[in-house]
Amino acid sequence: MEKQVLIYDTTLRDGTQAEGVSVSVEDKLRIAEKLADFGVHYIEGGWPGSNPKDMTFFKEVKKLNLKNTKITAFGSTRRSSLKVEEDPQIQDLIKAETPVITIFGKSWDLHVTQALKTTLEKNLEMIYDSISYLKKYVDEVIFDAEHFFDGFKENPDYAIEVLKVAQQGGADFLILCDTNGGSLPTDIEKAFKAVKEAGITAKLGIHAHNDSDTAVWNSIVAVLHGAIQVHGTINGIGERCGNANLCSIIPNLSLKLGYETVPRENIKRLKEISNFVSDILNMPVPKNMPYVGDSAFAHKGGVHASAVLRNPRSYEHILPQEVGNRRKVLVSDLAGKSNIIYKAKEIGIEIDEKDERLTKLVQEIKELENQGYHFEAAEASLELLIRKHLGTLPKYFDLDAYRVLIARRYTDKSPISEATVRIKIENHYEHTASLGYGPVNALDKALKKALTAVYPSLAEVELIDYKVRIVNESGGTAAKIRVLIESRDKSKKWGTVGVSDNIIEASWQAVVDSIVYKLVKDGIKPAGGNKDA
Ligand SMILES: CC(=O)SCCNC(=O)CCNC(=O)[C@H](O)C(C)(C)COP(=O)(O)OP(=O)(O)OC[C@H]1O[C@@H](n2cnc3c(N)ncnc32)[C@H](O)[C@@H]1OP(=O)(O)O
Ligand SMILES: CC(=O)C(=O)O
Repeated sequence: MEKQVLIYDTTLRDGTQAEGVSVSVEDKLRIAEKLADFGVHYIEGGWPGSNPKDMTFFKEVKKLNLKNTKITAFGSTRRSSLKVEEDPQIQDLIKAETPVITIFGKSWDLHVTQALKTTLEKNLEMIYDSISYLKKYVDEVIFDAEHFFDGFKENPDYAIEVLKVAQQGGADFLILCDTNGGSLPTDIEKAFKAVKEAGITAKLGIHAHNDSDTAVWNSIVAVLHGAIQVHGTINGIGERCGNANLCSIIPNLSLKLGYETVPRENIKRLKEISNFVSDILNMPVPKNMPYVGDSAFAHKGGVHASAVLRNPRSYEHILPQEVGNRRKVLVSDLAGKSNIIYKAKEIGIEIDEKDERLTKLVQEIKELENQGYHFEAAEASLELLIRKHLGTLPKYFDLDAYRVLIARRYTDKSPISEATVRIKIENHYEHTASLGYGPVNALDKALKKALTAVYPSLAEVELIDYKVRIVNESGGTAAKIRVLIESRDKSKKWGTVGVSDNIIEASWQAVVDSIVYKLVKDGIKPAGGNKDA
């Protein structure tokens, strides 16, 4: 049977200590429900004495069905000047009515004397009193030995004494914390060995911060040396550089080291969980985040794409679907034929590697990228280009002319943009005009106005993002301008690109690609028959 490691999620407590994170009670409840469904063993919900929001959370979370997941309330040992039963913070922990309470206590002598301004002896009493008192009210008390590894380096006897006292007090778990995140895997190994040699028999765990970029590996080393509870956060968010990232720890332990963490069948939901938390907390997941980042299985170099097509193991440490991610083959000026074959296959077109059109297409892509196009971020434009080369792009309309007027009278609050568009559909011309918030909006509206009578589904297209970049800055005013547009309809988002010396022309190209892509993706037939572009 696989050895079990208990996953203790502190996204809702230490995670919210990350700069830029602000959560409502509702956000916390939604995340708690998701994490429980994912199968973490503990969710640290917050610090009840800290603010009214956390108290409300503990009241509301009781109404949720969190299956086998235990909610824990977090706080500190009693204040040095107060008896444990008189300490309001300790009483708030009890009022949270959770089955588990986690308290942190100082295990670094420097902290005892300088942060708490008390004596080493008194700190031991605070730890013992708090744990033994709280044990009467809850099923489990978890003791976080704050700064354990720093304390162990400077005064190992005292750090170990803290653990002994916590054990005597009745703590169910002793969690060794790398609070400042400065420890390396070798420090973790040394400390865990010493703790065991000192006769500590309580169950151990690890709580690591990522200031040395080693929190994940520190946590795993701890497990290899006897920790059975691992604290961390989704996407590694947390105070300063963050906490140990559960999105790496869980697959490393389960998929690589044979431990049981969350239920095995849920590991394929890892990316979903990562995205969910990221969306709610408004903290984007870095693209290159291992396992769950959008680029974690993205192959850009032609050599990589070619090998991955033959055998994914050649450039992938696991199959992306094992963690709910997906393989991406990017097309850029570093692409070879294999990148295009893969891309074409994704859109349902089989193309032989000896097909001459393929060589021409690769050349054209490299030439266009050299002019400033960037297809990685504009997969819809790339699809249209591939289809055009392979003769599978229908011709929906001909562009005849467009004009944009931007005017501002002295009395106007902001400039007025007006676009006129003339296009040919079948055998007649449509000539439309539209006002817009800006020139691109006006062009987009005028084009849609001209087309929706014939292609009604275009009314569903929304332009949601617009990015402009100068691509050869040394060219001064003659520089090329790249416009990237993101559009969406009810079911999908897509990106298109345009490049020109002129910002309006670059925008126009991206807008037209967006409209044509919508028709292609929906399988719309061109008005008047299926003509190729
Ligand atoms: C390593 C960690 O991440 S620990 C968790 C850190 N998280 C937080 O601090 C977020 C929530 N915190 C809060 O809302 C507030 O800091 C509160 C409500 C807990 C305390 O607020 P205040 O009473 O205003 O104190 P303040 O925050 O200024 O200082 C911290 C106090 O906690 C005391 N303290 C710190 N650690 C401990 C401990 N392990 N045991 C007992 N007391 C402690 C300090 O001595 C200090 O008290 P003092 O000023 O009487 O000496
Ligand atoms: C307890 C905790 O959050 C820490 O030591 O980092």
